[in-house]
Amino acid sequence: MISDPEPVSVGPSLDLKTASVFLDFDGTLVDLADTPDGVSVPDDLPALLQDLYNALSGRLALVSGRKISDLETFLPTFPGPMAGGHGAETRIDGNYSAHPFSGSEGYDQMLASLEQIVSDHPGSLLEEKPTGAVVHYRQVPDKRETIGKALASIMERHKDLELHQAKMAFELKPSDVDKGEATLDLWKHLGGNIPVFMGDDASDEPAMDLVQKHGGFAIKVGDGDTIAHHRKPDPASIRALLRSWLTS
Ligand SMILES: O=P(O)(O)OC[C@H]1O[C@H](O[C@H]2O[C@H](CO)[C@@H](O)[C@H](O)[C@H]2O)[C@H](O)[C@@H](O)[C@@H]1O
Repeated sequence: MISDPEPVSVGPSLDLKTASVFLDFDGTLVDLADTPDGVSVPDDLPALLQDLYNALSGRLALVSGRKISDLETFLPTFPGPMAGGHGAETRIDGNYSAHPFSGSEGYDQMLASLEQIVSDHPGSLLEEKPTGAVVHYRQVPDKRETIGKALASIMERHKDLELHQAKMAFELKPSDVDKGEATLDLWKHLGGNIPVFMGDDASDEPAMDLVQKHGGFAIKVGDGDTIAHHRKPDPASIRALLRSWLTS
C-alpha cells in the first residue's frame, strides 16, 4: 500500500481509442451525502457520461457498491454496463444477473439480524440490497463501536458473508465478490487495452490493483491509504478530468 501519493494536478492523460474506463459512484462521481437517498447528481453528469461512453466506443462501466436499481435511479440514461453490490449484481446489454445469495434463506436471516441491530441503535439506518445490506451510522457516529460489535457477533451465523467497513457504515456482502473480479468481468466484456479505475473507498482497492497490474492506471479520490498511483481530491475534480479527456 502507498500512503498519500503526490496529488495529481492535471491528467493523467487518456487514449480514448484504447482505454476502458470503470467508475465508482458515491464519493467518485457524486459527493457523499448524509443519507444514501440524499445524493445529488450534478445536472451535467448524465451528458458527460454519455459523451465519454461515445468517445470510448462504449468502453465505459459503473462499478459500485450500490444496488443496480439505485444506479438506474440516479443515472437513468447511463448507457453502459453496471456492476452493483460490489459485483454481486450486473446489468450487461440489458441483461440482469444477481448472486445466488439474493432471495435465499440466508438473506432473510441476515436481514432479520440487521433489523434487530438497527432497532437496538436508534438513528442508525438499514439499507437493503438484493445481495447484501448496509448499516449506516453517519447520524449516530458515537454508536459505531457498539454497532460494529453487534455485527461482528452475528457474523458466526453468516459464514458466506463478509463484513466491510465502509464510509460511516458497515456493509455485508457475499464474501466471494469484490470490485476486482467485477471489473475484470466487465473488462473482458468491453475489451480495450488500457483499463482505468477511479474510486474513493477501501472496497475499490482490488479493482485499482487489477488495472495497475494490467497496464492501466487507478485514481484514488480523496484522503486515505491506497494502492493507486494517482489521486484527485474530490468528485468535482474527477468530473473535470473526464471533461478534459473529451477535449484533449
Ligand atoms: O461503491 P460506491 O458507489 O462508492 O458505493 C459505496 C456505498 O455508497 C453509499 O454509501 C456511502 O454514500 C452515502 C451517500 O453519500 C453516505 O450517506 C454513506 O455514509 C456512505 O457510506 C451507499 O449507500 C452504499 O450502498 C454503497 O455501498
